Amino acid sequence: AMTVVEQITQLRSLLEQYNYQYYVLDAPTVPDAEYDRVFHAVKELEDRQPELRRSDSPTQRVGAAPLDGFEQVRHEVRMLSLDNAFNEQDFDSFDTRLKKLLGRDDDIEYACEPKLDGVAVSLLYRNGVLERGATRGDGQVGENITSNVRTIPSIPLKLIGSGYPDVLEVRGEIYMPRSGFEAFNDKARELYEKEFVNPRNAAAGSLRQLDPTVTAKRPLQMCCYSVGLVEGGDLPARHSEILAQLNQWGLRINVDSAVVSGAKACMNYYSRLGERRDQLPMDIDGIVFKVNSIADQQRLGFVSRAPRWAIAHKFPAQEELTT
Ligand SMILES: Cc1ccc2cc(C(N)=O)cc(O)c2n1
Repeated sequence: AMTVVEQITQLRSLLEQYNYQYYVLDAPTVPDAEYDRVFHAVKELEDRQPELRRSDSPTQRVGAAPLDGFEQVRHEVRMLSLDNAFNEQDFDSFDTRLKKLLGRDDDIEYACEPKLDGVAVSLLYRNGVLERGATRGDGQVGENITSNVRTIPSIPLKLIGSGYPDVLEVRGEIYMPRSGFEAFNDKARELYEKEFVNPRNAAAGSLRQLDPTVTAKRPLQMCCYSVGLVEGGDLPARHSEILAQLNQWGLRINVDSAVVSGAKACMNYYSRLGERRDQLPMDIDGIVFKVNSIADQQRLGFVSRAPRWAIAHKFPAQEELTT
């Protein structure tokens, strides 16, 4: 027979797989009732023997005590903002300038993804365990919102698989899917409580809560888009491969991410996503194009605060939906 420790360890890893399939891959393999059964089995064992409880157990997402305030966090690697392109001409000159700087005239390979309209966040994993979550702030100093990010199911409390660096800082966007936003506002209206104006404000407001049990009730998601500090390990040579690797380690990436070569293919991707914009599950305000080769990114470096190797091609501002 299994010892209690073997039993609880097996049940926890089963729960982590269910979490990953449901919240990160959008591909659950068991009905919710099975998930609940295993969750309560782990909870039961931990309640009966509290010394078995671990901070990275799937049952430990919602802390109890509200904070008095948010501590400050200094980002060892600055969190970048993005330069904007507002039309095809801007993008073409971005692409032309890069070719000149890289001394080449063949097509540049770009990693493309929707620019989610949410709140940028930094997640620091040490030996695969989530140690700290922080807002972008001014890029250099942000706020420690670890207790709030822990409540977001698509953010793993510990990485899965193996081969991740000792220290891995993941950057991503926390957002509220439109369906969750509308459901939240319907409820708020019913209870004569404050409604949010848009999903971005709803995500920002939910992360600013000092009480994590409030954040835990908000339908937040996180999609990662790059890495920051990396120590004790190395990552693939292309941005798209880094994202794929992060996905295997348990982090959510955007299903519409793609790799294309040359400015024309980028504009094609931009138009296609633009046509689907209103059908996407979340608000986006443009497309982010990044030079896919990490070596070329390093060659190109940054201009002031924004990287030379990336640009956000914005969509026209949507007239505010009159509710
Ligand atoms: C470098 C950088 C900075 C901010 C970003 C923001 C988003 C976003 N809002 O989805 C996506 C990215 O790939 C980003 N990349």
